[in-house]
Amino acid sequence: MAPTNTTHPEAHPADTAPAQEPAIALEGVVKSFRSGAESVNAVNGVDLAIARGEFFSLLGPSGCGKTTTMRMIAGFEDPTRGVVRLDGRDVTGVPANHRDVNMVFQSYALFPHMSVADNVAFGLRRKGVPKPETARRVAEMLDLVELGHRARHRPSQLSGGQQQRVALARALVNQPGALLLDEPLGALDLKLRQSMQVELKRIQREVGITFVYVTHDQGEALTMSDRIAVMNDGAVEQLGTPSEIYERPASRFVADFIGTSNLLRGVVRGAGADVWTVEVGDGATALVAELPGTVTTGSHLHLTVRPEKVRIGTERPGGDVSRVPGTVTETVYTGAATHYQVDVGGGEAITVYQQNASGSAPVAVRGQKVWLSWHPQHSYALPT
Ligand SMILES: Nc1ncnc2c1ncn2[C@@H]1O[C@H](COP(=O)(O)OP(=O)(O)OP(=O)(O)O)[C@@H](O)[C@H]1O
Repeated sequence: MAPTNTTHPEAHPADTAPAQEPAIALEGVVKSFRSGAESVNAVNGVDLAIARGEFFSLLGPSGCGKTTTMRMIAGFEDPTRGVVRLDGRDVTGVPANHRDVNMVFQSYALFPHMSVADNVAFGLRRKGVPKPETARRVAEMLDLVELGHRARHRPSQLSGGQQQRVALARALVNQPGALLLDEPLGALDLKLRQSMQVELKRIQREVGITFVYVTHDQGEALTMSDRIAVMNDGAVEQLGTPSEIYERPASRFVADFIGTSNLLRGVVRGAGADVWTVEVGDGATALVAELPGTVTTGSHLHLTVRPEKVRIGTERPGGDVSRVPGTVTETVYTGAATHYQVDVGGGEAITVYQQNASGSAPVAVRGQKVWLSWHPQHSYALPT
């Protein structure tokens, strides 16, 4: 008889090892606030599992509940219902100072009378970490944020971006399990913000700590994140990698909130070999590679297609593509690209972004009749 308690010789260690706990998990989390006689759900049933070492963003418009979600992870708010876990441990109700997380805010909150190095050392000194170790860790952190040469300066002698890097060094020096960042770049001008986005991503990669980043800026979230939770009205509307969220928005809200998207009303006319045909605009035919299972001939739906996926030209395009005629109503030169607004009939318009190759003339001018085309796999159906 075969022994019963031996591991199968061909089993891979990953098959038998327990799955790693997420660094942060929210399970059915609800947060209500009283507003006069009413109670408002700022967060309305959020489930999330954030992996260790992940750069995770909570993205959404003002008031969608991102900050409240983050404050519950930090322990500054208690959920009305649901559970918060850090490394698998239920920390619901555990105060902020007993959680292994740190937070960075938009306002740097540095001590103005202390040097940069003393600001970073502050937490370690309070914990009684020996002086030589404190000095070593502070120097390491200042090198990481490329401010080693500013260690003796006061915060007021630094630029906004440098002050934010000191705040980051201070939050990372005690090696928290996770770092929570609430719109930390919001006070910086656009150019600085863009270079800090690259910096933040590099720093996160180097330290390998889980980052949870709150922002209403979709460009920022797309640039830095491993995964993004798009929030709307207290709930997670879509969870995915930046390219999943951008290329395959799951709802009209996400399609609209992330970048620019064309949303066209359409009626399903039938199925071809690999594609469905959908009537859009003024009787034109769009091809869609996949439709939701519930859709049949005659169903009404919305199609989404990104402006940079649409080709514009004056000749009728051939091949298996969506083909929609229209009239140019607006052209906008933006340097790297030209944007066209095209009336396609039926009360619908399509925006097209065309890269400006060197020296190329505009494809069309205002009032010109044009053909728009795109590949079936570049448009998706969304519920009406
Ligand atoms: N302490 C509070 N008391 C009452 N209502 C609150 C409280 N904190 C937040 N809210 C409400 O909860 C909702 C979500 O707020 P939250 O700050 O989480 O949104 P947000 O997505 O972070 O917005 P923003 O980007 O503007 O900070 C809002 O309607 C807000 O007014």
